[in-house]
Amino acid sequence: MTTTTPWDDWDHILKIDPDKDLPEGVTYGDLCATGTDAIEIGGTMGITEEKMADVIEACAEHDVPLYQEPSSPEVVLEDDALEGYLIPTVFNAGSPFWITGAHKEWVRVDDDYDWDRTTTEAYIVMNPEADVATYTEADCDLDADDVAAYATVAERMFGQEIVYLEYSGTLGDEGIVRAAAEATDDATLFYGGGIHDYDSAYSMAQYADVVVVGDLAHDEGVEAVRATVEGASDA
Ligand SMILES: CC(C)=CCC/C(C)=C/CC/C(C)=C/CC/C(C)=C/COP(=O)(O)OP(=O)(O)O
Ligand SMILES: O=P(O)(O)OC[C@@H](O)CO
Ligand SMILES: [Mg+2]
Repeated sequence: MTTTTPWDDWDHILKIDPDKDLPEGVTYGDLCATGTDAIEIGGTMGITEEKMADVIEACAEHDVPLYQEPSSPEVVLEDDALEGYLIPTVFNAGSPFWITGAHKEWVRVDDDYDWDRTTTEAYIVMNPEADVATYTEADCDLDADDVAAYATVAERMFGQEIVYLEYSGTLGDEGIVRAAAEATDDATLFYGGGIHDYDSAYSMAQYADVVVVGDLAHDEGVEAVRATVEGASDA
């Protein structure tokens, strides 16, 4: 049986980008077997329904919970193999479209929501070089106090269950991750960005509840991902 907030028990998420290849000889099954607690399928650029569906199908037969993380309403897929939907909302986006606008459009055109399986992730986007920062015109010029305040607003004022500190592509500032951790109480803090080995996973997982590993799976493969699972669970 699944609980309503299974991420409370997670240490590690593997984020698979349907637009990126896997290293030679690596299968989705291998990645599912790294010991990660869950797989999130998503990416910012070049995501199509077809690519999404292929990855879901390839992961579905393996024993790890699968979540879709759509970057736009168009790529949301209804699929029984999915445990649920983690829908980003970017708290420091430059345009309200990425805070509530895309969500409004989604709800306007669809009429068959599975709210029990849908949860938002309150993103704070920190790396101005990342596609996600350009895409959402995020204001990444934030210090530890700003980040802590956003995290508090997300948790206390907007009732967010998940706060996601996103450094996509680069390893974050430990002091800032710590500030976000101290600011969150009930919410689960996800950290993602630049985790590439045991030590980087361990250092971020000291503060974050869950670490998210992305590009490493596409660039390095299974052993590297497995080391991050160990780092996250040891912390
Ligand atoms: C309302 C619905 C269904 C969707 C809207 C969802 C929103 C607000 C999306 C904004 C962008 C976002 C937060 C996407 C999530 C995935 C993500 C952060 C991927 C990683 O981004 P990068 O690492 O910058 O991109 P690439 O690795 O694809 O280059
Ligand atoms: O690709 P990396 O840098 O591991 O980032 C992971 C994830 O937070 C991206 O959304
Ligand atoms: Mg990326």
